[in-house]
Amino acid sequence: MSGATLYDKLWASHVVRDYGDGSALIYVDRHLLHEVSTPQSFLALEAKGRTVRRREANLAVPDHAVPTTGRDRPIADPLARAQTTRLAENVARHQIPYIALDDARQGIVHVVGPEQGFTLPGMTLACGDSHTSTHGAFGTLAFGVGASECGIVMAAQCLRQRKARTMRVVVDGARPAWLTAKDIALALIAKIGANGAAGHAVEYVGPVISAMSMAERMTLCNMTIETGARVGLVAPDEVTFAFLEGRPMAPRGAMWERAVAYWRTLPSDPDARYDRTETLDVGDLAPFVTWGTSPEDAAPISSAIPDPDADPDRARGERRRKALAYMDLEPGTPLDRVRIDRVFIGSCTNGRLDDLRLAAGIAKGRKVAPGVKAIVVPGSGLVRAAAEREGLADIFRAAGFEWRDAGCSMCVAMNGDRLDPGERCASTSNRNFEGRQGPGGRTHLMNPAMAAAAAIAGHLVDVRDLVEEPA
Ligand SMILES: CC(C)[C@H](C(=O)O)[C@@H](O)C(=O)O
Ligand code: SF4
Repeated sequence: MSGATLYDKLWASHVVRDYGDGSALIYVDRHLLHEVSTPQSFLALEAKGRTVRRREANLAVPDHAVPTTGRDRPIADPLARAQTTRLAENVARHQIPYIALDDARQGIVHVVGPEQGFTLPGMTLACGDSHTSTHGAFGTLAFGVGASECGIVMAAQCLRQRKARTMRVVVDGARPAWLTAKDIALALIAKIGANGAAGHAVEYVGPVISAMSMAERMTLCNMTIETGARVGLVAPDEVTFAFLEGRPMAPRGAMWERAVAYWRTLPSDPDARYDRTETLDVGDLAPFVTWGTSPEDAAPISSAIPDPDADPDRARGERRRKALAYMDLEPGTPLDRVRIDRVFIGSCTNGRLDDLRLAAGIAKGRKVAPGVKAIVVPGSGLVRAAAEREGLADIFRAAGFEWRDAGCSMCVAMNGDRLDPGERCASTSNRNFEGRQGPGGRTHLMNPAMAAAAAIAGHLVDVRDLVEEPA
């Protein structure tokens, strides 16, 4: 095959049946399950008298509703308890591999999959969760699906999908210190809009991407869903292989060698044709923060809140006027003057060890501002343990941050960790929708160093004003 993109190759190698109308029956290699989106999937599966076709192709873990404190006690919230118990019962009945709440490996599906080597290049991976795009960082064709589709995947190991158009995002320029993958994602969304890549599979290419760690690539692919695209991809390379080698579920020995040889054939051909190309020069970008209620309402921390009345796009201006009213913010206010009440460091966007290292680097030897409540929620139990081993937990605690157990937590506020109405939060998560972190709560998205800096300053702040040394 020549002229093929990474996406074309992943797609072509999984077509079971082409319907000739732009859609095909696709083989699904891997399926991740969490407690919130799967109860109906199991009901649908069982109602039709179907069974799970390939048990070992599945991996389940509770993450959304689980408490991040008091894990030694039963879950207090009845809905959260019911969902978590239900998942345990469902997977036991169908003998699906399961990481229980008290397992050291428990965490957010999108952190656990890669960590275990369950996510592998060249594969297709589905999960009843929009941020499944995260796994595309490995050159995996990963996409979020609905609850009923999860039932189909379990029964048939296949799913009918529509082939997306391809979009190449070239990221180049000399990356400034403290400019993270999160900032690059927010800058892209601000540029193309929250629906800007709808219908496309995005592939990130260019020198900035090649130089990124797997954690950064995952952050970028995670946020891709906020551009409207369901798929975000980075071609597998030496960084990918080094990350995966030796992971519990990754192939070993001769199988590893064969797998790597195959994975090396996956990158887009030099003459690959994309339906669309966008270029982002990161050379003079500053860290980004959001000020509104869509991830596209993002701007450099050095700027001021834009005036919706001056927006050339009238519909967007109207939406942004409402967003500013919800956020209780005035146009023209410098972003670094916005005071905050809460800080959340975590989520499948920025809850990995590298993220916690960045945040701890800022927290070290400093104190959370009086009146600010800050929590750090590792993306998984293994991230938490590693962070404890290298002293990050002590740094956070000494600075006045709460150190929690792993889960989605205040990213989506389904587990009791939430903002009170009117509270304002600096958050490393991926969505700033109305009420996302609790009814009436106000969310500002940013990178982990920026969130830690906001905790210290008590307001949004350019992390570079707090530190001299490079990241
Ligand atoms: C609850 C779940 C299905 C949801 C998703 O689909 O993404 C959540 O993870 C989110 O981030 O909004
Ligand atoms: S951390 Fe947030 S974005 Fe990620 S899966 Fe959980 S709720 Fe969804």
